[in-house]
Amino acid sequence: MKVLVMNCGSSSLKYQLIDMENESVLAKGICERIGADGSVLTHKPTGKDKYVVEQAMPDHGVAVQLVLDALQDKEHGVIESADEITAIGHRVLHAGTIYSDATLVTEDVKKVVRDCFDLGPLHNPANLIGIEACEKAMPGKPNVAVFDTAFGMNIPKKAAMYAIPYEYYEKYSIRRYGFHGTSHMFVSGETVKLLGKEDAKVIVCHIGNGASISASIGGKCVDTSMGLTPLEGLVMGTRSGDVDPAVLQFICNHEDISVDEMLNILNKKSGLLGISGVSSDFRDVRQAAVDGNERAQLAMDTYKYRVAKYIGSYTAAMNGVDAITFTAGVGENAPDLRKDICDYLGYLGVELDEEKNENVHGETTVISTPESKVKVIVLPTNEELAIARETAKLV
Ligand SMILES: Nc1ncnc2c1ncn2[C@@H]1O[C@H](COP(=O)(O)OP(=O)(O)O)[C@@H](O)[C@H]1O
Ligand SMILES: CC(=O)OP(=O)(O)O
Ligand SMILES: [Mg+2]
Repeated sequence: MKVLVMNCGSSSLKYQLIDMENESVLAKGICERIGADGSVLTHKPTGKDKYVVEQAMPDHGVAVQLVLDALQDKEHGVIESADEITAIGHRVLHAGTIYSDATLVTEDVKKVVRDCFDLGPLHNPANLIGIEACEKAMPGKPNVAVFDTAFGMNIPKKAAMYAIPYEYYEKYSIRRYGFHGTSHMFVSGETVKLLGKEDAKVIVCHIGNGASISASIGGKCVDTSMGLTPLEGLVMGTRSGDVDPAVLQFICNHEDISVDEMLNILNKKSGLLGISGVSSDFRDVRQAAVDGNERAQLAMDTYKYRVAKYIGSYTAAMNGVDAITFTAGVGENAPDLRKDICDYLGYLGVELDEEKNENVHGETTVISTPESKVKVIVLPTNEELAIARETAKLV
């Protein structure tokens, strides 16, 4: 069975075609800068050369078609026709309380995804376009939605509640949901296996463009940093993370802008980009800081400090921690960030093996010393494999 996984983000589409017989990746790739100038598809067929297509991608529909073309390309492809694909698994951000477990896509599922556009403005529209483009290009094939909320949905109610009038929870299901669930579930599960301790207390730091942190005991989530939407929590590439809600009112009044405009600013113009004024990309901001840009340095400091604070609070939430695992684009690849965060954690008995840490870029490795009271681990996330497994289960 060959499963195609589509992970449609706000401006990108990551994909993998996986042969589920042995979970081998036949091809994977990414379309970047969708909807902007300079769109590019980078296609990596296993055992063949990388294939780069620079072509305008005004929306995710165009990107999906380019991916299907690349997969079937005479020279760079890995299948003769789309008929070889059994099912398509999609990462879907938000379906409120209606859906959180993986489900076959139906008209009703699509309606719920559409109804939740305002809860996932950067992701849900792209997710739906991805699903509809696959339905159109491969009529009759099963599409499966795997929700980013699955892992965080079952946190204890005391962690899920906002302390606002209860009627909003009852009327609108205003609560904390948490996202990046597929990643947190995968990485915390792998961490538990690596530790060989079934009831391990694990903190996973998923630090990519979007960033979030979770606390889990024995692979079961007990708290997670994103909330009703993926805006809460850590400082991210373009998202603010936690802010005092009164900041919104103050800026709206003084700048004469609407709440919608303000939320757009918090989602797309804040975070690393907002503080540094340089870029939303960790590598660019880090370079600017090294070159002496003070705001870039402040952005870096704020970004890492927020992670360290959450680690402290999640250690308290679990009354201890056995392992802290770093994952996603930044977490897997930035030794300097891992070191600076661990520098805050001496009180927990965290001892980093600095030489090991320096040399780890995306391979599963314990980077703490044998004496460290808490294991610090780098473990690459694999949202696509986890989505493919859920998809295979359902078809
Ligand atoms: N080698 C690297 N070193 C440091 N940061 C990196 C590296 N590769 C990617 N990143 C950072 O990872 C982030 C993207 O992470 P990713 O998990 O792909 O995000 P998303 O899935 O949200 O698009 C960017 O900020 C990028 O700068
Ligand atoms: C939920 C979320 O922030 O996802 P991403 O990191 O893909 O933007
Ligand atoms: Mg991601």
